[in-house]
Amino acid sequence: MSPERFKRINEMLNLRQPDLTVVMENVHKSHNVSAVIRTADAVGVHKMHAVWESSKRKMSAGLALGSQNWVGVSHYDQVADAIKAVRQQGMQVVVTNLSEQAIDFRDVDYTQPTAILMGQEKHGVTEEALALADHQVMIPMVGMAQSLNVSVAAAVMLYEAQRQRQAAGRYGHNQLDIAERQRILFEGGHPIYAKACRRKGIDYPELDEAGQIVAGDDWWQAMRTAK
Ligand SMILES: C[S@@+](CC[C@H](N)C(=O)[O-])C[C@H]1O[C@@H](n2cnc3c(N)ncnc32)[C@H](O)[C@@H]1O
Repeated sequence: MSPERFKRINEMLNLRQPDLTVVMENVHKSHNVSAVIRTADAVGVHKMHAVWESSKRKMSAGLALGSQNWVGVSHYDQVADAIKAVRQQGMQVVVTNLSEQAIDFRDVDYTQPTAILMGQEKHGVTEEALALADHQVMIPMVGMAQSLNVSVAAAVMLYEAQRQRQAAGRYGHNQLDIAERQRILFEGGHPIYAKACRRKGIDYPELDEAGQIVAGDDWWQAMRTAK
């Protein structure tokens, strides 16, 4: 890893929003899953959740264009388990659903710890998810189509969250703990490279509070020649 790449990854990690996430409930078309991950990465989501119907645990790397290396995805069989996991992190659950009970998606405060739940391409979200949610929101539609593509709806939701969080100064400081930064820096982007380093006995260097490497020229030299 070059110092330039390290700097770039560090800058990305400084903007991560560990208290903003997406739950995909049975979203099963791999190009949609990949597109949601790509947008999530773009707004700084650090980890996501996917509930899968039966055994269809397929994620295509294709459209995500590498974003899947940076956004972790936890997998569940039941939506209740995914919601329990985000609740344990103190998040409100905002379900996207086209219904008369839903409020305008812009009327929710996304600066709060938030999980945005997206439903399946054909059937939408389940009654169970609706019952467990804090808010039911919809993106207004005034054309002839009844709904947006799920990845497009996810992008609209995530960029509203991003807009609110930016205005509230939530992108200005590191929100990840040091151990997590260290893991991502050396394993997330380059799992193969990290393996090579381990094989050659090169340890992860310490990071200071600002996420900067505490290591001398020897360490950088060893890293450069580790491949
Ligand atoms: C193609 S839609 C599902 C349509 C399904 N027939 C229904 O009535 O829910 C797939 C998912 O995208 C999201 N979605 C699409 N358009 C939306 C909108 N206008 N407002 C809120 N969510 C939307 C929801 O998460 C939905 O479950």
